[in-house]
Amino acid sequence: MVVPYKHEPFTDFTVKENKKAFEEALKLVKEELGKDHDLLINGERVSTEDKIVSINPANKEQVVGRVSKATKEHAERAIQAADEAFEGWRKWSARSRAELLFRAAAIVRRRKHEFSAYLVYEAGKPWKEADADTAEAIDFMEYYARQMIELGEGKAIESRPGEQNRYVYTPSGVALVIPPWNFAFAIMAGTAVAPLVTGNTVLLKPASATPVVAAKFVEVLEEAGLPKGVLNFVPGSGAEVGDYLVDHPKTSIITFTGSREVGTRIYERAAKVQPGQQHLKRVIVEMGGKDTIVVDKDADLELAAQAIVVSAFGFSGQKCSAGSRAVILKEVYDQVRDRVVELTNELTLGETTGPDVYMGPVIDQASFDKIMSYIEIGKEEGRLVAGGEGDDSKGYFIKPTVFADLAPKSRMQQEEIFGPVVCLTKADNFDEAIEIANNTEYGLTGAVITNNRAHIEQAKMDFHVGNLYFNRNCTGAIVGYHPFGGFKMSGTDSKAGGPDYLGLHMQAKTVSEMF
Ligand SMILES: NC(=O)c1ccc[n+]([C@@H]2O[C@H](COP(=O)([O-])OP(=O)(O)OC[C@H]3O[C@@H](n4cnc5c(N)ncnc54)[C@H](O)[C@@H]3O)[C@@H](O)[C@H]2O)c1
Ligand SMILES: N[C@@H](CCC=O)C(=O)O
Repeated sequence: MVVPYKHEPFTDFTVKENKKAFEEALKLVKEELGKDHDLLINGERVSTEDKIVSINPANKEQVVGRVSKATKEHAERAIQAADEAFEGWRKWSARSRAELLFRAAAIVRRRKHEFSAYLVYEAGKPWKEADADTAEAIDFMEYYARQMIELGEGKAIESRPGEQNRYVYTPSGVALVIPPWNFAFAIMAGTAVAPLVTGNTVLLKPASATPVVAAKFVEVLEEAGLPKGVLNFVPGSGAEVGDYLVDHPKTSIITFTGSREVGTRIYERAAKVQPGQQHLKRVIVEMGGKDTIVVDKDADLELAAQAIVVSAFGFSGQKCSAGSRAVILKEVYDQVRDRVVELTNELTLGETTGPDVYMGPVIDQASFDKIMSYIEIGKEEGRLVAGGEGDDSKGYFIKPTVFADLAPKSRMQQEEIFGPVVCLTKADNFDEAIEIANNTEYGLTGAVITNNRAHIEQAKMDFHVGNLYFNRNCTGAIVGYHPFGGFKMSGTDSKAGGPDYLGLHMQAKTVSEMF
């Protein structure tokens, strides 16, 4: 019997013992920083001369780890190994594969703070965000394992006298997993274990900014008993290894999470049938967002301001779900804007090894430069009312920034900035607010703050996003509770952490026998 799924609780760092335990984990991980991490191909460690050097974005001098970098030749060996391992792995029972995930979840749970500490150093996550990232990784394993046990039985269909019919799920083959750096543990682990538990073999190509936490997770899966060749670890350049593996005729599934630019490129390339390819590739692409919080005139305005600030500045706005725009009805606009500015000015910014820092750095120089250039655009298109400054002398720090009075179609209100910047726009009425909320090419998350029941019903029908929230922030989906994925150019709406997700990694087979 498996106990019912419940999400992993978050750590309360106001409890003295928890704070101390986390400080110890930070100390322990600090001693491990700078180590080398190898590729894993067919169960064997492979070290290369050329390395991806992962650094702490809060302290550019601090090397988190040096990770071997795969070439096309390594990628080819890895895909051949995964293809061979598929024959054995696909025959494992659903239950045995699920149990492997339960074991991996238990190992991570025992080393929870250690993994979160890696996220503090490698992704610049504040404690709370790192803890939530690790909890989500555990949740994905626990949730998908249970889902697989259920799906292992197939689904009920009709039979007739003399005819026995079954409807079962079978794995597809080799899956290429390409995660982003922003949920460096949760999304990386979730998108890797979903194809594994469904019986596929995997090539994991982690994001170049956060390969160390991925290398640590690969060790956990080996410890949990994954046979050789079933998971291959091939960090490398997107342009070289990424394209090669996307195009490869033996790739069956591609599961990508990242930018619209790279996601659409992969989607297009994967559609082309290559010489020797005997199947159509299944492609999951989850991309960016330009997510809106709508504030009605009849609403709890303190809640609205809090929701805007939390959604905009959690993990420095580097979430696809980040509330980077707020559309506020004219009657309450000034009041909400002023409170948002007040709350924003109270936020703390700094190195996240300390316990009380709300916001850390952005991930790297390219992000820093991009966000700062958007801040310049914002000064032309709107009115800067908070923040606006950056400092990249030691790490990549940008103050939480608020722009007011943006036109709904301005660049600031249309393009994904992926940093600590929120833009406010005034709407004449609720219909117009929903129209503005829908007017971008994205459709990932959104929230409505209102006490008006009719408006809640209207938004349920008309606000076109994959994850719609009422009277709360628009970030922080929890596995099994808020299946996650977006509409429009936000992606294929795969709904990670939901009941339909594993099905995307399998083929349904009808078996009919006459007696
Ligand atoms: N919708 C979601 O669920 C979701 C979740 C997290 C992040 N995101 C989005 O991800 C973006 C930020 O992440 P990022 O900066 O890591 O995105 P990115 O697109 O730059 O990179 C994502 C991954 O793709 C790889 N890659 C780059 N070029 C490639 C190529 N040619 N072929 C194959 N792989 C290639 C990268 O190495 C990385 O592992 C934001 O747009 C954010 O909104 C979306
Ligand atoms: N699932 C996360 C966002 C993932 C993208 O960055 C959330 O709901 O905040």
